[in-house]
Amino acid sequence: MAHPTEDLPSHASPMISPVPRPSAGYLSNWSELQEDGPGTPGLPNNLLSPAFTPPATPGAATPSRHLHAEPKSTPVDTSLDEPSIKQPRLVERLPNVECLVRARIPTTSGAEMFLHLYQNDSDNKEHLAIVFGNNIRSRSLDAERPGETEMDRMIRGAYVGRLRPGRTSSRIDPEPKKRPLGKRTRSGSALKNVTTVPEEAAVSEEEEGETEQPTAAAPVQSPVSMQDLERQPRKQGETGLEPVLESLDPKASGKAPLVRIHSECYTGETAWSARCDCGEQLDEAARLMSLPRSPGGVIVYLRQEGRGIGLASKLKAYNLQDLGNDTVEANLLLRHPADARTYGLATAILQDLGLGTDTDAQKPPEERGIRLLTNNPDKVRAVEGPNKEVRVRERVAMIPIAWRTSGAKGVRGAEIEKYLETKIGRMGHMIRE
Ligand SMILES: Nc1nc2c(ncn2[C@@H]2O[C@H](COP(=O)(O)OP(=O)(O)OP(=O)(O)O)[C@@H](O)[C@H]2O)c(=O)[nH]1
Repeated sequence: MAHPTEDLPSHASPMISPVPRPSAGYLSNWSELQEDGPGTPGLPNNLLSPAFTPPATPGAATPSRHLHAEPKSTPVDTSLDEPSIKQPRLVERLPNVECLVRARIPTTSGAEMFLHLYQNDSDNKEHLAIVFGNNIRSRSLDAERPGETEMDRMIRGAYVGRLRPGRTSSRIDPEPKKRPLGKRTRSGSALKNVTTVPEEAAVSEEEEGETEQPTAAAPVQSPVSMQDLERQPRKQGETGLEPVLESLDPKASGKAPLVRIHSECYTGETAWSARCDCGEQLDEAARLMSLPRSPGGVIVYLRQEGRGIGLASKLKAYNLQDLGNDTVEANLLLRHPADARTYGLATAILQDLGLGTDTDAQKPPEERGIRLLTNNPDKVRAVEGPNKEVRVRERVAMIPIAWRTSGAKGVRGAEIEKYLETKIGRMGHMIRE
């Protein structure tokens, strides 16, 4: 049997002179990130002007030739793809997914997100969705479960507004912010708003200059025990959360939500590795989704460690890389595909979060579809699903921070340079707008 390397094209990475390695610069506060132009003292020219010609975004016009400081969207319409274009491996049917639990997580950057944990019928891993913004809801989480109490619903995160001590209803947030009785707001009746506006939104309205009358202190609610709530019957005819899900998020900006499909990378996200840009990409996606005028977004965090080959094989691949192979060759030497990932779970999770084409008709045209943060052309096509269950309307390139900023920010070093070159040169990634 032929040795797997015999079929490999010869490896010809250009010589790269190492640059000073920053001290985990990309872990610094998101807000410190200043976009200060493409000039990056100390970086070799081959990274600033890659010798490779990245392929075009699927279905899009030729990408711009210049690297801008800010990542820009490229319109996408995969129905325009030439039939000759290599298609990614698509799952035959989307897996069934169910969100088991959701919880609010305040983050070290100050932004809040809702972490959603999913189960599915195709593997037994805990895939996640990190949701920014209040308008993106999981249908499977919000659906009624037989026999459950209001406390059950709140504990698994199927509530609107905010939890606070003494809260008894998953559907009605009792005291988001006191409004003068009868005061009408831009979105309708005061009552409707009380049920839906989370604290964060109410504060923003105040900042926008709405006059607010002083109100009496909120009545102190007596603590309700777990047992009280478990005994509390659900009212006849109460269904899900639909009646109170009015969109009032002041962040909504008439744009489609940002989405990042992120594959697990223990080394890059947790163990400070400068071999890849995974940690930086996760941080950057979260930063973009929490910007003040962002319409919100979702990071679907898939448990596909090492491009789907698992951590043990990825570590072997690192040793093969230290022996002179690039990331693709190392995978093949280990008898794995260069990329073993699929994206059906991501498509199904996006559908569950109301970002699929099945809900597009209910949205204004400019908010339909998703804006996908990626450089990977296969991901753009694959996440749309076997029957175009999701529509990628724009791709937003993830330009490495070191390419966009001066100083020590971003992942730097010989390994990351080779990693990025391999992605561009051998995997067709489009690391420019
Ligand atoms: N097999 C292998 N996997 C790696 C290596 N370095 C990082 N990874 C994994 O690669 C995955 C991230 O994929 P990337 O190729 O960096 O990026 P991508 O997700 O395809 O594309 P983007 O959306 O543009 O980030 C994560 O699962 C990492 O664990 C490596 O050297 N070998």
